Amino acid sequence: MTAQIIDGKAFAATVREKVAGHVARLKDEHGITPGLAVVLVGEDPASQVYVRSKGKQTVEVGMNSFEHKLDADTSEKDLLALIDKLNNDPQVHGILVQLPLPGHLNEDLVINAIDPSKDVDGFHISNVGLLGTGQKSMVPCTPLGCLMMLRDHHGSLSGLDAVVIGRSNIVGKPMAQLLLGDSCTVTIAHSRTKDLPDVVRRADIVVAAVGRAEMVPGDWIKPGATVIDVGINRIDALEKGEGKTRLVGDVQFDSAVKVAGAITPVPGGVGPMTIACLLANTLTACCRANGLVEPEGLTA
Ligand SMILES: NC(=O)C1=CN([C@@H]2O[C@H](COP(=O)(O)OP(=O)(O)OC[C@H]3O[C@@H](n4cnc5c(N)ncnc54)[C@H](OP(=O)(O)O)[C@@H]3O)[C@@H](O)[C@H]2O)C=CC1
Ligand SMILES: Nc1nc(=O)c2c([nH]1)NC[C@@H]1CN(c3ccc(C(=O)N[C@@H](CCC(=O)O)C(=O)O)cc3)C=[N+]21
Ligand SMILES: [Mg+2]
Repeated sequence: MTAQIIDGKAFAATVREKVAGHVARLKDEHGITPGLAVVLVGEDPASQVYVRSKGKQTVEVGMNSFEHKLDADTSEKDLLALIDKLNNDPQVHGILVQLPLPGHLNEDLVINAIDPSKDVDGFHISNVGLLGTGQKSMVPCTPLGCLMMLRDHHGSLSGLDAVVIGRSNIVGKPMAQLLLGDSCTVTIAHSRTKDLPDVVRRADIVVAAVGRAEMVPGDWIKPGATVIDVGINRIDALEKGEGKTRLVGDVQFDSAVKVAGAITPVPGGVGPMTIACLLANTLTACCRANGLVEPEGLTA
């Protein structure tokens, strides 16, 4: 038996098509074009790749894309001034500040300076609090993308045992909140968890968000379980010759695919869904800002 491959790339394309349809209608009926501002501080090459593909896909769904590239040594004051300007710009409905920030910048301070209604990452403390109390909020893109794939695969998640490996504010914790919201029994594992293999073996749903290449082997997976691999790890591809790298997840795909019921690949799984959900959140923020009914099926 081999697992069903959950095609995040194809799923993301259908999400973007839906978003594009709503964007066209907003323009047509209301003369409104949703706009997304992405702020990148410094020259991190991986971040530049993400920012470029975000900008490209933003334009493809018919939205305005505003890119702000700041020097690595930008002061906190200047960054906060830019955020203030974007907060007050009616053309901007979503603001994303690419993380991590250079060490001299206080990430919490910067994130919490974003107008929560424009916080399309869902990282502002007020959005975190709204999500945690089950109120309408901006939902973090990566966990939202994972939830969409899980709902699509399972229908109902009610009563399933879910294990989230990783407790970061941007993936693990909000993922656990969303699974709890869908009535899973949720365990959050982390670097201090005892007997991690046994904890993972209990799970009907495993979400791996650790950042360690191929850390989860197939023999940790309960037969038939659904595996969502969030990890993006660039490793040397020895078999492909010197100097080349390839992307792998936090799950050892080749062994896990033989045991799992369904699994997301890396690349082509969670990553494309993250960007699609960012566009969906920008659309949602734009509808809310203009007092319009927000589209269904694009948020949690
Ligand atoms: N596909 C996508 O769209 C996205 C992918 N990512 C990727 O997801 C991964 C996780 O990202 P992020 O949440 O930001 O990472 P962080 O580094 O912020 O968090 C990693 C978590 O994994 C835990 N951990 C570390 N080592 C172990 C271990 N040996 N056993 C169990 N738990 C462990 C840490 O535990 P502790 O808290 O105890 O230190 C921590 O909670 C990365 O590969 C990142 O690149 C991230 C965002 C989006
Ligand atoms: N404020 C903020 N919000 C984020 O959402 C955020 C961030 N900062 N910092 C960095 C992480 C990482 N992240 C990814 C998005 C898309 C892919 C993606 O599309 N990946 C492709 C492959 C890309 C490649 O080939 O490099 C895939 O998995 O198929 C990956 C990772 C968002 N992040
Ligand atoms: Mg920092």
